[in-house]
Amino acid sequence: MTKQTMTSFSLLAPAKLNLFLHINGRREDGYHELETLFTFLNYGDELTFTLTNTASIEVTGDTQGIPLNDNLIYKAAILLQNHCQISFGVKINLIKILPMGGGVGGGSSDAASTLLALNKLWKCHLSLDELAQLGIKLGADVPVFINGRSALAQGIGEKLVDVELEKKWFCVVHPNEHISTAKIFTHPDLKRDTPKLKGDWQQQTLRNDCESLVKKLCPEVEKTLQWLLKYAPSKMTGTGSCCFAEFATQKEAQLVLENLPNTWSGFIASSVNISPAHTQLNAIH
Ligand SMILES: C[C@](O)(CO)[C@H](O)COP(=O)(O)OP(=O)(O)OC[C@H]1O[C@@H](n2ccc(N)nc2=O)[C@H](O)[C@@H]1O
Ligand SMILES: Nc1ncnc2c1ncn2[C@@H]1O[C@H](COP(=O)(O)OP(=O)(O)OP(=O)(O)O)[C@@H](O)[C@H]1O
Repeated sequence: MTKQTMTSFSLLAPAKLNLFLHINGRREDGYHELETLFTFLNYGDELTFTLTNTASIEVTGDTQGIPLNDNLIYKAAILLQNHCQISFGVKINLIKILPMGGGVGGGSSDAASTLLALNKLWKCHLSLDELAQLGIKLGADVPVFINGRSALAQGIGEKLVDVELEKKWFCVVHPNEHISTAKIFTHPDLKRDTPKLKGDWQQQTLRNDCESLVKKLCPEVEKTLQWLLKYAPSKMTGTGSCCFAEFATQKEAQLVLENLPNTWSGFIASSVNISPAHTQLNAIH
């Protein structure tokens, strides 16, 4: 990691998991009303930001063939630069660790870490609420990464109530399938009629409403869930394709990962109540 200074520093863009995901209905604009529980993992992409004196925004590293104008990192930087009328620029280098289209929110997390970092680097002084309002223009998952606390979310995922969750270890498996979030949310067979939670969510039956449809469309996800089930209850995150199981210790999670069939990839990580991006950002003076 580069030396952390006010003009050049690195931030993690952590993965998220949806510990449950209920879909309550569809709005007129096509977006869905959700209830979901977000936790962050101590694992993710690494972004390095270096201040420049010209207004240009450069993105280097593992951009995976995503055209610059479509890259959520670039879009986040332009959005903030225009919003705050900033005449500085930035060089951003990405080390991509998180699978794309895997349901762990890599693109949204990259965008959120970019907004958080540039708010500091360019001295924009926007509040987290203001950054989240900008962030939602880039994706429904961006606000939770800006807020940086494990949270119960409603609305399209932007109405957040912070929660404290017990630290767990997760084994996350990527079945090497890319699932388009838009494809799942526009599918006629998606379950979209789960009633809103009443009372304490911890006392209720919780699930991922996308899971049955994704299992049907993508048999590798079904296989992954079945495989994980040998060790612990298994779930899918977001609209897939990653699936996960939770454990009390690192050792238990590691043992599962060691048995992973080599057609899939995976990782283990612990959950954190505060996003590592926030912890790192607060340590930069
Ligand atoms: C599935 C989740 O990852 C759960 O955390 C999110 O709801 C998706 O968040 P995201 O990838 O940031 O979503 P966006 O980039 O805003 O939208 C991707 C696609 O999903 C649909 N979408 C997204 C969120 C939502 N509440 N309802 C939707 O119908 C959008 O219409 C769009 O077609
Ligand atoms: N910096 C980026 N990193 C990853 N994906 C990006 C980035 N910029 C744009 N994208 C586009 O966004 C799409 C979704 O990426 P992402 O990795 O966030 O999916 P996801 O993990 O399924 O997200 P979610 O759980 O929010 O649905 C990718 O297929 C890619 O085309």
